[in-house]
Amino acid sequence: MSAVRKASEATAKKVATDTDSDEETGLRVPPKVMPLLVPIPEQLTKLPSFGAVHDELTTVIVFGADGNLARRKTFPALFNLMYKDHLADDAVIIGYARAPLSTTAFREMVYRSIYAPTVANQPRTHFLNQVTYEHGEFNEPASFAALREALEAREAQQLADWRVRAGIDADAPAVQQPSRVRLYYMAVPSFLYYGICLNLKDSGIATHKKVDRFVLEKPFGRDSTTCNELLAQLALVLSEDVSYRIDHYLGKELIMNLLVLRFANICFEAIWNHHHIASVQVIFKEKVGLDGRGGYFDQYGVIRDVMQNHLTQILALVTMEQPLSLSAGHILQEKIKVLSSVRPLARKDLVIGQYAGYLDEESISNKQSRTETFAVAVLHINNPRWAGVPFVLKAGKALNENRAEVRIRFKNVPGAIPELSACPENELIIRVQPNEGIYWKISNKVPGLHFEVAPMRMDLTYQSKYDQGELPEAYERLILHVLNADKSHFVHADELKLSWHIFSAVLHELEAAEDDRPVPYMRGTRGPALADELAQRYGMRKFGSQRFESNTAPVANVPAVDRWATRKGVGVAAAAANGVAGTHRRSGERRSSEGADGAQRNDAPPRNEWPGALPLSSTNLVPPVAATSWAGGSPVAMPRNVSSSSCDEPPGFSTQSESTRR
Ligand SMILES: NC(=O)C1=CN([C@@H]2O[C@H](COP(=O)(O)OP(=O)(O)OC[C@H]3O[C@@H](n4cnc5c(N)ncnc54)[C@H](OP(=O)(O)O)[C@@H]3O)[C@@H](O)[C@H]2O)C=CC1
Ligand SMILES: O=C1O[C@H](COP(=O)(O)O)[C@@H](O)[C@H](O)[C@H]1O
Repeated sequence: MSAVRKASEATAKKVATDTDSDEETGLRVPPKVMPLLVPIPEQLTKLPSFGAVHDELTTVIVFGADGNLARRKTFPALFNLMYKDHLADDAVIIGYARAPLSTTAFREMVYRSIYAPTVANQPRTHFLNQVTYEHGEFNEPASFAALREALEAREAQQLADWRVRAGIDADAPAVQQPSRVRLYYMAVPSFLYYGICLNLKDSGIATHKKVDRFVLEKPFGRDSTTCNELLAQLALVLSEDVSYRIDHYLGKELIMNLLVLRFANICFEAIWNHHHIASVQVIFKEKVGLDGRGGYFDQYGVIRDVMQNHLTQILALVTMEQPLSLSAGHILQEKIKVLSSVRPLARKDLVIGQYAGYLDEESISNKQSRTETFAVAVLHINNPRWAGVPFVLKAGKALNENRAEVRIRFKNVPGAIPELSACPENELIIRVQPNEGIYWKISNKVPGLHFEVAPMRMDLTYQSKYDQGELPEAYERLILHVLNADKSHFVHADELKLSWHIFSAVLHELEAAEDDRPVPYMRGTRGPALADELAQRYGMRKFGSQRFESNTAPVANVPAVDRWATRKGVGVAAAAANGVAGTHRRSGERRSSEGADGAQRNDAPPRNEWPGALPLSSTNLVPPVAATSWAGGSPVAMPRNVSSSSCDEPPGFSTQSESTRR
C-alpha cells in the first residue's frame, strides 16, 4: 500500500469516527457519518497536485451559493472535479448569495455538502481554502462593486502565485501570462438571471467575451412568453456562445448513451416505430418532497421543474430521427424536428396531484397553493414514425421510490403461435437511476424437461458489466464541458421554445381555473389513483413499472399443477375451481414437491396441496384466466404453460409489486 494511501486511509478513519470536530479544518463533522468498513478504493486516495502550473487560470462564481442546488450538486461537482484534477487546484471559487454569512460559516456549509467518509480530508481542506463567500442582493450595483473588488483581489493573488510557480517575473510580457476562464453559475431561479448578468456587465466584472461563461439553470422562464422575454433580455447582455443552458439530465450516463443505443445497434432501428411499439413511458420519481425549497418550487410546480425540461429532453432523444453526425448542431436539428411534431398537451391528457402535507411545509407561504407535486401527461407525436403511440411522462415528488427510467413497451407478436400468443409483450427499460442499466423483458423457455415459458430479463446492468466504480455525477461532467467550452450537451434556445410550446397552454388553463385543484395523494405512495385511470384510457393498466399486472396474485408455479391436472384429465380452470394451489415461486426456486436436489419426491402434490385440503384464498389460487399481460389492457388468457410471474430481478431491484408496496 502506498504511503499516500495509508495516510489517506488513516485520515478517513479518523474523520469517520470523530463526530464532534475535525482537527485539520476545525469544522464540525456531519453527525451521521458511517464507520469506514471497507478499504478506500485506490482512485479515491488521490491527493491534489498542489502547486502545479496550469495553463489556464480559472474562477468560478456560484450565485445562489446557499441554495439547495448549490449544496446538493454544484459544490460537490466542483470538489470532485478538483479532486480528479479537472479543475485547477488554484481555482478561485466564490459563493454569492443574499444571506449575510462569513466565509468561515459558508465553508462549514460547503464542507458538509462535500463530505464523504471514504475521502481523505486533505483534498477537502484544500478545496475549502479556495472557497470564499460574498453576500449581497442579486440586482444591486453596490453589491456587485464589492464582489468585483473581492474577485480582483483573489485573482491578483492567484496570478502572483502562478508566476512564482512558473518562475516568471511580475513585469514579464503579457504573452507569458496564462489565459483566464471565468465561470458564472446561476444556481438561482431564472427570473434573477437578467439582473445578475446585467450587474456583472455594468460592474465591469464580465467584460471579455472569451473569458466569460454563463451557466443558466432550468426551468428557463415559466412559459413560452416568459421564456421568450428572458431570451430577449439576456441577448442584450450575453451572446449565445457564452450561454450554457444546463439540463443536468443530459449529463446522465444512460441519457448520454441513448443515441449510441439507438443508432449503433441495428437491432433497434427496425422496431423503433409505431408498428412495433405500443407505448413509451418517461418516468421521474422522487421520495423527497420540498426539502425546504418551497420558495422556488411553489412558483413552478413539477411540470415546469422536471417535465418541461428533463423529461422532454429524454423524449426528444428517444424519438428523434438519426442525426447526420453526433455534433451538437446535427443532434439539435433532429431534436427540433421531432419536438415540432409533438402536439401541445391537452388538459384531458393530464393528471396532477399534490401530496398531503405540502401546504403545511414551512417553506410554503401560500397555504391555498394549487401547485402540483405530481403529474402524469400523455403526449402524442404527429409524424409517420410515432402516430398513434402514447408517450407518457410521469414526474412526482414525495413518492414511494427514487427512480428515473424510460420504458418502451412493444406490441404483441402478430400471428403468434397459439401456445405462445398470450406471452407478455416485450419491454425495453433504460434505467437512468438508481442501478443504471438497460434490460429487456422477454419470454423465455424455463430450462428443464417440461415446457414452461416465463418472463425473464436480458440484462445490461452497469454495476455487473462495468467495473469502474461510481459513475460521474451529471453536474461534474457538464461543468467540465463548460470549462472545456464544449456546448454539445447544453440546451439551445430553439429547443426551449418548442418544449414550452408543448406545456404552456395547459399550464395557463390550470392557473386560470381556480377550482381545478391537484388530486391529493399520500406521501410515500405511487401518487393519485386517477393517473392509472388515464393510463387505462391508453390501453395500459397503470403507469409505472408494471412488474406485475395480474388482477390476482402472480402465478409462477403453473406447471406443477398443470402436469398433475393434465395426467388426471382436469383442465387448469377446473383444477383451480377444485382448489388446486400453485405455490408462488420465483424462477430458479425449487417447487415444494421437489427434494433438495431438485428431484421430484412424489408424483402427486404434497399432502397439504391436495385438492380440497387447502382452503381457497386469493393468494394461492391459480386463476381460471391465469393472468394479464405486463402491458396491461384487458386481461389476456394465458396458455397453461405460460407463467405470468415477474421477471427475475437482478440484485438491487425490488421484486415487490407496486400494489404490494403501496
Ligand atoms: N435543487 C435541485 O436539485 C436542482 C435545482 N435546479 C434549479 O436551480 C435553481 C435554484 O434551485 P434551488 O437551489 O433548488 O432553489 P433555492 O430555493 O434553494 O434557492 C437558490 C438560491 O436562489 C435564491 N432565491 C430563491 N428565490 C429567490 C427570490 N425570490 N428572490 C431572490 N433570491 C431567491 C436563494 O436565496 P435565499 O436563500 O436568500 O432565498 C438561494 O440563494 C432553480 O432554477 C432550479 O430549477 C436544477 C436542478 C436541480
Ligand atoms: O432538476 C431537478 O432535479 C432534481 C433531481 O435531480 P437528480 O439528479 O437527483 O435526479 C429534483 O430534485 C429537482 O426538483 C429538480 O429541480
